[in-house]
Amino acid sequence: MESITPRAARAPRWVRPSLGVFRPTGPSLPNAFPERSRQRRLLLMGAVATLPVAGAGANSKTLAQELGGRSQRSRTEVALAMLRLLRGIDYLWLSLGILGLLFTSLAEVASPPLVSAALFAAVQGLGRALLCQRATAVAAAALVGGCAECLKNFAFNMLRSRLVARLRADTFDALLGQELSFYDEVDAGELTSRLSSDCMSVYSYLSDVLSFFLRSGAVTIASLLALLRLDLATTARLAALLVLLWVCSEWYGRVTRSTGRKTQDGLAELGRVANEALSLLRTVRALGAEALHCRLFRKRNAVIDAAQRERGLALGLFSAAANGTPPLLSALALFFGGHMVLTGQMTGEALATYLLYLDTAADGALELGVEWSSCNDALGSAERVVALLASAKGAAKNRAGSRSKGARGDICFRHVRFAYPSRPQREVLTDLCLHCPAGKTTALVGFSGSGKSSLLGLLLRFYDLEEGGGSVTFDDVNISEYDPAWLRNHLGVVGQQPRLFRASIKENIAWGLRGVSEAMVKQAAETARAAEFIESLPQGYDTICADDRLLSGGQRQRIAIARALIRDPTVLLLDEPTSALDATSSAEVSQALEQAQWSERRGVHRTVIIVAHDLRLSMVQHADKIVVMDGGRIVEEGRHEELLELGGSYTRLVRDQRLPTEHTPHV
Ligand SMILES: Nc1ncnc2c1ncn2[C@@H]1O[C@H](COP(=O)(O)OP(=O)(O)OP(=O)(O)O)[C@@H](O)[C@H]1O
Repeated sequence: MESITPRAARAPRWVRPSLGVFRPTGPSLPNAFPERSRQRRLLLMGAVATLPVAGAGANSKTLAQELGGRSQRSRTEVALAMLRLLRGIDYLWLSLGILGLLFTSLAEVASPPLVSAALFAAVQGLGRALLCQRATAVAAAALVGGCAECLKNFAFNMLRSRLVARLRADTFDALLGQELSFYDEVDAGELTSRLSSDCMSVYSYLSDVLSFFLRSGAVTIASLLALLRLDLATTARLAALLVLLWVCSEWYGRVTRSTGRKTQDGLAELGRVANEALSLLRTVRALGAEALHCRLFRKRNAVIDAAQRERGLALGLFSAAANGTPPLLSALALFFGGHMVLTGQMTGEALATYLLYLDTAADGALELGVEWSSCNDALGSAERVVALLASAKGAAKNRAGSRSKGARGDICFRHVRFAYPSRPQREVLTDLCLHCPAGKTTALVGFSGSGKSSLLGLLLRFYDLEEGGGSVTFDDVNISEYDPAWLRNHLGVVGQQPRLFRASIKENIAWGLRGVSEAMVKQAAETARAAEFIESLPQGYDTICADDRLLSGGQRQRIAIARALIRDPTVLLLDEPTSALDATSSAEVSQALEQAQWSERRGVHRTVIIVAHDLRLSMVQHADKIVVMDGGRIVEEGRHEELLELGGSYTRLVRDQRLPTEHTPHV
């Protein structure tokens, strides 16, 4: 957004006060141009220096690939995809903007001959009437240009803001709709910050292309044509310098953006290092690691410093070219043109017009170079946003599926082989077969990393199995045939460390559901054994869960159980629900879970799958089936007593927890 301010502040050249210093005497003529151009060039440099950085750095290249931009889109495709974002009234704003652009450019191109004609009417004493007439023509051009500029800026601004607001909303929808495997490959924090800067960059792209790039392009081409028409030979001689100016500004645009990206990445890293050190200050101090963190901070700081020095050097060189070349162009034009005036091959008025056009062309070349790289970067950003929107559409297609009327909750894993998409070479489940009968409790126990939670992830369709990777069925139907939302509605999940949303307890329990009555919330809280402590809070169910310290781990866990139960799920998935709790909280949660196995509303026992490390849990010991996993396989299966008799892995796990192997006391 910063880019808009300085550029929008640029008045059309014919109303800029610098024109006022234009003096009709020959020798002082060129002096007027550097002054005017300097202002413009300084604005241009300022604009570049404050441009929002497009997220197209080294990091974001990987992001582009991760975003499914693997299928590289051409720039035209991206531009067309952006155009397809237009809806209804957007076309009106676009048409008005283009109309404004057309008249702005026309007025700008018409200005030089009008100004010189007025000037020479005065210099050559052609009479007051003619002078007034020509001066009025200059004023009329300025007026038309001003009105057109106003129309253009207003219309494009309306278009931009509508488009970018829609883009942001669509991008957020797309992020929420992505497959979970997508987030295994990208850092969600980095992704969201990159995408918001990408959306900003698309905004800047639209602003640059619509407002400046097209105008600079049109005006530069028109000025060059006018120059060629005025004097072909001189223009041909000066063309090389104009091209050089364009190359310089393009190079400067590149350097500014690349150093801007380095600075932005460096600042993000700096923030991460500082944040980590300060949020873990107790640990840092206890480990005496302050010096290490200072070193890490300084290292990141040095990267930003180097980028800023590079930018400073580039700015120095560019300002030399930007300020030196146009006066040089004018001097050369005066040399050649002046000679022609002296030899009668050109009129003084034509020379003045020529110099004015030359200035316009030089400014345009400068501006075009900078805008060119800006547009390229912004197109890169737009490409990532477009890729994300397209990949979300693909993910949405995969989510279509059937819904069944009733559900029993019979679950079967058949010859499941699974590797996470981010680590395809490492199989975490190997030819695994498991039946979790409806209405029964199955406990998954085993060594860390043996794949227990991965089984739950597959059932929840956080990940889908590849062809030939076996199948997971729910009531004898492959889960890939169900609508995932319907399936998940039948699966109540309680995790290890539940996160509550920044909302009231009541809202947290009913999160994601519509038309939930207060009575239903209270009923769920009661079954989850949470009602008592919630009612003892000063604000009861209206207490805002803003601070994790407000509620103990056990209390948060019971709210999470209520959140699962309010949906009256057919299946209850418990992933180490007590592992983060102390003994007292664990006992409370354990009792709540015992109660949660029974569905009051339907009068049936739910199917329960519990992943547990704590083998003392009565839910595990009383489970209808205990499944012991190791290295992605099932190594033992049976009831508690049967497995103890076997004296294998389960007995070792029980021993490791120093539990009695017979008549284990229930928690
Ligand atoms: N999102 C993921 N991407 C890549 N690998 C993963 C992912 N989640 C888990 N893994 C790997 O899969 C393997 C099985 O993990 P899983 O969490 O299923 O085991 P677990 O038996 O539940 O372990 P624990 O009891 O320690 O929670 C581990 O090696 C783990 O590193």
